[in-house]
Amino acid sequence: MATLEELRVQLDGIDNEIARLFEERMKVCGEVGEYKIQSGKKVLDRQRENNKLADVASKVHGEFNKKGIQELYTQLMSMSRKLQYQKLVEAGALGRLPFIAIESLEKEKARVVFQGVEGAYGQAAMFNYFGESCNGFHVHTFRDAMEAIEEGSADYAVLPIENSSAGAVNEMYDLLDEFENYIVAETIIPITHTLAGIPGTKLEEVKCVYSKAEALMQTTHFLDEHADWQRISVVNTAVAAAKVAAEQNKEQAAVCSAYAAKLQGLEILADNINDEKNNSTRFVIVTNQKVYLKDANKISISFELPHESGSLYRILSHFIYNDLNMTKIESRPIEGRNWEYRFFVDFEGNMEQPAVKNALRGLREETRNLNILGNY
Ligand SMILES: C=C(O[C@@H]1C=C(C(=O)O)C=C[C@H]1O)C(=O)O
Repeated sequence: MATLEELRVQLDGIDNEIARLFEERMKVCGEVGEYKIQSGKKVLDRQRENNKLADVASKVHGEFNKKGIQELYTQLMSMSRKLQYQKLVEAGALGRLPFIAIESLEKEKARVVFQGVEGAYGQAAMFNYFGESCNGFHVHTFRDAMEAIEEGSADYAVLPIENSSAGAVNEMYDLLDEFENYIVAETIIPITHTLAGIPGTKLEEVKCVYSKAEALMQTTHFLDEHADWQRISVVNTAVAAAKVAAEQNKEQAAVCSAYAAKLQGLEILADNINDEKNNSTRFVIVTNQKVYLKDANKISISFELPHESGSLYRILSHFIYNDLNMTKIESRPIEGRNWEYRFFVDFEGNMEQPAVKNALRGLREETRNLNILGNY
């Protein structure tokens, strides 16, 4: 039997040949890329790739090798496409990327909308980003806020996208995809919930708690200690506070911020009741202009994929090969198409960077409905 040393010498010889052939193959792929730039042909030719996979599988023996060589060729062809996208980007054939870089946002003059009522966490986020003297107003729903910027009655909307303990705000993802509005910035604010009731209320008197669904989720441990309380979700924490103040009933309480409680003249019955003591929410600043701040370093995109084995894996390789650090992925069901999903990915980068352009070029061609939601 050959020794390990001898076997490794054999492998080294084989690998030298593979490496040489790899380079040769990539060189030809580069020429294919040049041809495609000239002819305007698409980089991805799925039919040709499927034929290639069938062909290479027919040339090897046994199930294990057939599957193995197909995996290998899937990677090889994906690398070949990346090389071609790179050439396309270098040749300026990028496809649409009509975002305009700007130096700063005009925070003082801007009209800003948030969802909820006075005292909502959205208002705190707005103050945090635009300053307390900003020109802000509120609307009833997230959709109303998206419409306000689409119509131009507001320049920016400040809307929650993710909470550190309850996770994504699903509705916001759907709205970002539906509207032609773009994220230009984000701001994170600490969220500290209190239980508030009309003055003089005792905890034992409470029977029903109102709040936004996410806030009820973020205070589950505290609420579970009072399992007999009915939990009712309303549109916003500050709306919950306003309702309790308006109805003046000691059986009712709201989960809201101390600020909202104070605004409504409520008394704090229990303070800092979040499960997670560092609870915070990330808000995005959305506008209808296709702009990004020059120093932006995060990109959010969405795209759709067919319900096919390996489709997400193949798409994620665009981030890996371009050395882009993906920071988040979410998926949402696509309306009317059971078991198909729209993915939302955040990754680090700026639209000016060649690696970002390469990845976006590849993603645009290989996904459905690629949407660049913003660079911020
Ligand atoms: C090289 C080409 O471009 C892509 C890459 C392929 C490959 O590496 O074999 C095959 C088809 C295309 O998706 C080509 O069109 O031939």
